[in-house]
Amino acid sequence: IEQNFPALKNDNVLKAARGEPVDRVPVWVMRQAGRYLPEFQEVRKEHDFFTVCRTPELACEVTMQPLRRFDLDASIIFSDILVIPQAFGMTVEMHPGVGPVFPEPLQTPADLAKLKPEGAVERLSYVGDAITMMRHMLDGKVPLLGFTGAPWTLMGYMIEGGGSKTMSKAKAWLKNYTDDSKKLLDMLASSIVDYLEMQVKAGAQMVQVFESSAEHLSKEEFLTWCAPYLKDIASKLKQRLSEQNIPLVPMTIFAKGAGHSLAEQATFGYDVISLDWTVDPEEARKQVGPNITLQGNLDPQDLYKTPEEIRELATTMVRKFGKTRYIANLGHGITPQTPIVSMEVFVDAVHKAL
Ligand SMILES: Cc1c2[nH]c(c1CCC(=O)O)Cc1[nH]c(c(CCC(=O)O)c1C)Cc1[nH]c(c(CCC(=O)O)c1C)Cc1[nH]c(c(C)c1CCC(=O)O)C2
Repeated sequence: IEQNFPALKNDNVLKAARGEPVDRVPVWVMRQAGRYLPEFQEVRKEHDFFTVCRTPELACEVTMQPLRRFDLDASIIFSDILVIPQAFGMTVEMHPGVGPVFPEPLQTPADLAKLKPEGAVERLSYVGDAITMMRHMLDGKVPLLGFTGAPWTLMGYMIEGGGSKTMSKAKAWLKNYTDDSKKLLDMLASSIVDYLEMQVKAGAQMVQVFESSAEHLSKEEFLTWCAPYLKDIASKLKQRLSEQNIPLVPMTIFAKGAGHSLAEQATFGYDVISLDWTVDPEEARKQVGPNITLQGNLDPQDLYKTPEEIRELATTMVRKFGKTRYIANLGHGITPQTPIVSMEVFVDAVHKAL
């Protein structure tokens, strides 16, 4: 799998993830390729969301868009977490203004038999193709991140049939169909390991696992329904790569709303813990200790404030986290109406804070 990729010029994100000194505090933004960019909207006018994901040229073009505008320290391949349920045979549509819709969500455990995890990673080869193409297109400018959804978050979408304010149906599965819930979470975890392995072989230099729906669970539920699978994913991916003599890549866990379990997350086997904005930087550092990199965590809504306020908030945030083992980011994805100038100010303030 020697791909002869161009040499990396800015490796500050990887250095920060490994705990090595950086030239400057690195910064990237979740959903940095997205609807707040007019050039992204242009592509979306012509092409359906999942067509963009499945067409390497289009996925690479939108991955590149934020890097042309902003002095970012990482790129993240354009795709979505819901490509795994799709690869299992579920239909997923992206409805503008609504979000993802599954016309036929999982209703009872009998529906698990319809899922096709075998061959799923082969059906996701287009993501690998986009990653490999992107590594060449980047010409070593910044590292390329891969990503996946985590088991509980994917289970939630597959059962709710889209976004949910309460996760009432998915939570009812946890309560009423406990063994089948475990079966589904295991099935997802296993495919996630295959999928991340494929992304690393294709050229992903770091990977992030999105457990965005952790916010719906209590601490006890998080430790029961997320923790074992998140641990499994980290240990199995590392084992899988080691066995094949493939260099390990840093792994990031973003468990949104799980600030109640930072000390526990630090034992999951990830190099980086990504924080939402409800967590205080200094408190987070105390909880995770010195050997984990922290990522985050400006409130995406802060990007609707004035440039002066954004600069002040970003500077204070970076100074609280410090220059060691830190990657600046938002506490969740950037939202569609964010002014371009807010991103410019945010990135510049991070780089100038220390
Ligand atoms: C939960 C989740 C999803 N997708 C993702 C998550 C986890 C992160 C998070 O919590 O925000 C992850 C994701 N989705 C997308 C990326 C691309 C890479 C990046 O730039 O960060 C990533 C990393 C593109 C996208 N994924 C989506 C868009 C916008 C849709 C469009 O272009 O029409 C983009 C750019 C759609 C999407 N996809 C999903 C939802 C809930 C939505 C609708 C909400 C929304 O519209 O923001 C599922």
